[in-house]
Amino acid sequence: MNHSGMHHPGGTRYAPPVGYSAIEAYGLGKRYRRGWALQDVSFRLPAGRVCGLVGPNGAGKTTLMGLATNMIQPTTGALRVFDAAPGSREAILRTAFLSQEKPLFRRFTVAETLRLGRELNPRWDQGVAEGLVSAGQVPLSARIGTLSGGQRTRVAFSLAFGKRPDLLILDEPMSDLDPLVRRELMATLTAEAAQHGTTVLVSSHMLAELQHICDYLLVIANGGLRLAGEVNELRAAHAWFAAPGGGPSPALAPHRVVEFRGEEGRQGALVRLGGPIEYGGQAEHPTLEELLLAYLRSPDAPSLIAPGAQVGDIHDVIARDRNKTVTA
Ligand SMILES: Nc1ncnc2c1ncn2[C@@H]1O[C@H](COP(=O)(O)OP(=O)(O)OP(=O)(O)O)[C@@H](O)[C@H]1O
Repeated sequence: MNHSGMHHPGGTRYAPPVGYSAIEAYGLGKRYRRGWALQDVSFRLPAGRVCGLVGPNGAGKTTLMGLATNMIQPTTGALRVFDAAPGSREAILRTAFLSQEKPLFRRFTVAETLRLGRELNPRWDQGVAEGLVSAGQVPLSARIGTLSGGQRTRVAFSLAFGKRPDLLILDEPMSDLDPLVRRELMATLTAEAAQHGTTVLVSSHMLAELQHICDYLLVIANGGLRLAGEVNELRAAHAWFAAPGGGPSPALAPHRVVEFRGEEGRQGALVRLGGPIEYGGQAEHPTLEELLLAYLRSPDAPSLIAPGAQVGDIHDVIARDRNKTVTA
């Protein structure tokens, strides 16, 4: 697939070197006292993608983001950020994280908050950060504690963008934004990502919105990875079949049914294709939203990790690390 041919608003898409990963997870697991939050998760997120991270409440999304940003340590397996450990200086400098809590100092003014961002980040872009703040008419002299929830989110966004990260991780960034601001910030996000080749990992429950911004997808449920890969590749691997009786039919035989659907919206079966579509016209590929809903409703459907999203053996990484130390 020619990724550089994908259209994004805001200009030509930067094409990172082929095969270059922003994140690689190898048998990643995290166990809390109550049990496993994430188990045996392996995938790669190629650099330059805008990746949606989707899953029900408690699925393990925040846990995965915490592992990628070195906030928590894995119980099993390993994770690499640009082929480095998440706790390494390189990974930390290249990654920005906007957490659900959006921690900001309440007594700082907006200007002081941005100044702190500038002092802490060698790649800081003051123009980008100030532009985002002023687009929302948030006064630079206002104290953080006096801002509305949405205005605070905007300041947190501007800190994350101002850092000019290569990897931007956003944990449900939209929840307290009004629909117009959501649109504006999503457009900024896609434009920035397209212009600078930033890799974005964004968790959200707003499936329709993810559909507009994502070209890559990770779906987790019950701590396990259900889907991973390019959106187009995943959509192409599935189809809707009109099933008049709402039940199994011979036409479905080579395929694997993810779910039968009889109520609102589309009627029929959403299947994972196990062969060519035999009768043209009656089957079509699902939208991203339909695909996500089907997998969220059918947590027991077998998982699908697209070839491009698969990682090799963790021992290769260990060997690579060893070589790095030897040559350094
Ligand atoms: N610090 C912790 N101690 C114990 N259990 C935890 C801790 N953090 C998360 N968990 C548990 O791990 C599981 C995954 O939580 P996580 O926050 O990663 O889910 P999520 O997908 O981000 O959910 P949501 O969509 O609700 O934000 C949940 O069962 C949660 O209760």
